[in-house]
This record gives sequence, structure tokens and C-alpha cells, in this order.
Amino acid sequence: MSKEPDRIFAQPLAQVPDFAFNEDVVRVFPDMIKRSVPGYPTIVENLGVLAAQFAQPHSVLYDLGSSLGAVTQALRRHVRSEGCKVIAVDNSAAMVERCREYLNGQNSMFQELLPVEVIEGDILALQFEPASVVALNFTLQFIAPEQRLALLGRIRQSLLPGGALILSEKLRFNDTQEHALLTDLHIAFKRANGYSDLEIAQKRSAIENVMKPDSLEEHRERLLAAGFSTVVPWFQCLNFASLIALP
Ligand SMILES: C[S@@+](CC[C@H](N)C(=O)[O-])C[C@H]1O[C@@H](n2cnc3c(N)ncnc32)[C@H](O)[C@@H]1O
Ligand SMILES: O=C(O)C(=O)C[C@]1(C(=O)O)C=C[C@@H](O)C=C1
Repeated sequence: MSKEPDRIFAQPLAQVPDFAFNEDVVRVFPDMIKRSVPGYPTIVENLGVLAAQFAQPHSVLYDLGSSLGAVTQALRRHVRSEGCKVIAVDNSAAMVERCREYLNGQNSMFQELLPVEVIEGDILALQFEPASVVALNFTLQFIAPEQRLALLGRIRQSLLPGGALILSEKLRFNDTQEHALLTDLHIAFKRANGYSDLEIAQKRSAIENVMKPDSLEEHRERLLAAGFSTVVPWFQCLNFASLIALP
């Protein structure tokens, strides 16, 4: 994985463009996401551990919005069910190209890894195969809010009995004080990871039009409306959380 540090917003920009998963972001993405999302390494590793509990033999495991394949790699480290295959999907050509390079490197070093297919495509247009595990790790927040329920409905329809959706997201809070407190603490987390106030402010304006977080209550209600029977938060660190949703 690239070790290049994220300096994308370090210099003052006359106009901050909308955030995009382009080549500049791809180059620094492992550093960016680790320094921006509290608990990210714990979420990714344990997503693999949880997935191993739900993976059914001879089924598909989806990594939707796979970026550089961190979740796919965690699935490969932990899932031991026979005959499973990972399908990783992302609509950023730059992400997909680099993700394929990393995974091919792994394939040549290790035998007996789960086979992986990396698809460059829109998860909104995907024809889902019957799946036992679906991971949406910080991806749903980039989908237009009005498209989220239909996507979750299609995921629910594709899930096999005994399977699970694992959904990680940045959260918004309905209580104004709670929202302000956790936003401030998230800024403190970013500062402690070496981001300047300018970087934090410019990243916020870049992202506010393209990433729309929901509250935990909205997630729960939408997942139930999509046909899931059980929704269980298994991780929260500041304003970032991960949920398990069962069919
Ligand atoms: C924050 S990143 C996900 C991080 C990644 N899952 C991980 O754990 O390292 C969001 C990803 O979702 C992808 N994405 C956003 N909208 C998408 C869509 N409609 N279809 C496919 N991928 C999408 C972006 O290109 C980006 O790579
Ligand atoms: O809230 C932020 O500032 C973030 O950087 C969050 C977040 C995310 O949650 O995916 C946004 C974009 C980058 O992909 C990395 C992290």
C-alpha cells in the first residue's frame, strides 16, 4: 500500500473543488482514511472477523465501494468458508486500477486466498448474486440520499439466510449539542493526526456537497424499511459507527 502522506488540502485553494476519488486522492488514500476516520483500522480488521461468522459456503461476499480493497483484504484474512468468492465494486477508475495492482500482488505471494473479482461500476446498477456478506464500509454516505433505500432493498433481496450486511458510516446527530461535541472531538482527532486547521476546513468544504451522513436512527429505520429484521451497532468511535443488519 502507498505510504504517501495526504497533503491534498495543505495549501490555501482559491476555490475548493468538490471532493472526488481521483488519482490525487488514490495516491494518498490509505493515509487519508486512517488519519480521518477514528477507529478505521479496528473497523476493517473486525469486519473480516464478523464476516467470517456470516459467510456461507459457496456464496459471494461483496465489498461495495471497495476503494483500494482494504475490506476485501480483511475478508481474505479471516473468511475460511469453502468456495466463497469476493466481488469488489467501485466506480472510480483510479481506485479500481490501484486496487487490482494490490490484489494481484497478494495473489502472486499467497496461495489459497479467496478469489476476488474487481468490477469498475456503479453499485446502483449492479445485478446482485446471492450473497452471504455485503460490506458497505463508508460508501452509503456518498450515494444520493434518495437512492439509499432502494439500494439497501436490493442488497436485502440478495442476502442468503444466515448472511449479513455490515454498514459503516460517518454519523450526524439530531441533538444539536451532541452533534457539536462529536464534531469538535473529530476535529481534535484530525489535529492530533497532524492535519492543520486549514486542511480540516478545506476538506470540510470539499466534502459537504458530496457526502451526506445520516443519523443512527435514520439508518435503523431505513434498514428496517428495506426489509432487514435486526439492526445492531457493533462499533462507534466519536461520529463514526458500524452496524450489522440481518435479513
Ligand atoms: C470512503 S471510500 C470507501 C472506503 C473503503 N470501503 C475502505 O474501507 O477502505 C468510498 C468509495 O465508494 C466509491 N463509490 C462512491 N459511490 C459509488 C457508486 N455509486 N458505485 C460504486 N462505488 C462508489 C468511491 O469511489 C470510493 O472509492
Ligand atoms: O469526515 C471527514 O472529514 C472524512 O474525511 C471522512 C471520510 C469518510 O468518512 O469516508 C471522507 C472521505 C475520505 O474518503 C476519508 C474519510
